[in-house]
Amino acid sequence: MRVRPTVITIDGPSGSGKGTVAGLLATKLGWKLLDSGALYRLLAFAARNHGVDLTNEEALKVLAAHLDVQFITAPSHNAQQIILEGEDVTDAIRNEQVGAGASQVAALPAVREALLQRQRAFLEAPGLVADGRDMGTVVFPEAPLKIFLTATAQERARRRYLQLKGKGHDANLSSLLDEISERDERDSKRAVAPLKPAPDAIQLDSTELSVEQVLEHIMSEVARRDLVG
Ligand SMILES: Nc1ncnc2c1ncn2[C@@H]1O[C@H](COP(=O)(O)OP(=O)(O)OP(=O)(O)O)[C@@H](O)[C@H]1O
Ligand SMILES: Nc1ccn([C@H]2C[C@H](O)[C@@H](COP(=O)(O)O)O2)c(=O)n1
Repeated sequence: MRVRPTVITIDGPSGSGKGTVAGLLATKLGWKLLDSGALYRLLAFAARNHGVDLTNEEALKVLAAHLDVQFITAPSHNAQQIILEGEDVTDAIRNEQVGAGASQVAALPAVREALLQRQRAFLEAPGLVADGRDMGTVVFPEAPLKIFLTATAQERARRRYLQLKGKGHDANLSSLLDEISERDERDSKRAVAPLKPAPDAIQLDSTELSVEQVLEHIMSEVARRDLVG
């Protein structure tokens, strides 16, 4: 008997904790992980490498369709290694400059269309945890559990600041707040697949919650819906 794979979607704005929680949840359940934001980041990064302008929709569509990328997940580890055209770009795509470029290319309809099937192809048994902006609204509208994770912009900037400082990078809290607010605005105001909760999503404000508390909350929904055998 073939087991139909299931999917849990985690959408929300930058710095709300989607990636952290999605990785931990996928590891806990033994499911596959889709970090959809990484695909948009990779496209912006590849565009820069290939001299493609971030407003050239036609060229970006072709680049998106042919992105040579591998996601490598070490067993029992929730972090992924990302290889683009044979080069390890795991850390290189994580800065706010690439994030802003990703947000820019993500507003182009032809780019989103070119990446849609690639994202859906991540779905495999027993299940997938998918994080992004439109996982619950566009990519996996049939998902039986959809989370929309938020936190105040101030708290998200604070988390990003601590994350950057922790990695030994320079960071400025008020610039980070500006960058995050600008990205929120662009991601939620675009015409196609904007950042918004699906009508059937559970909205979870993590401002006052730890990562463990967010994870516990989601696991209680997983159990309530009987999503794991
Ligand atoms: N509930 C939480 N409490 C405190 N810190 C958190 C919480 N959730 C996540 N963090 C921390 O905040 C930082 C940003 O989290 P993460 O990268 O998971 O956010 P994100 O929503 O995936 O952001 P992006 O969309 O930009 O990739 C990380 O350092 C993470 O450890
Ligand atoms: N499903 C998605 C995922 C990401 N994006 C865009 C918008 C974000 O600002 C950018 C980077 O995402 P992050 O890695 O910070 O999660 O990519 C999107 O439009 N749809």
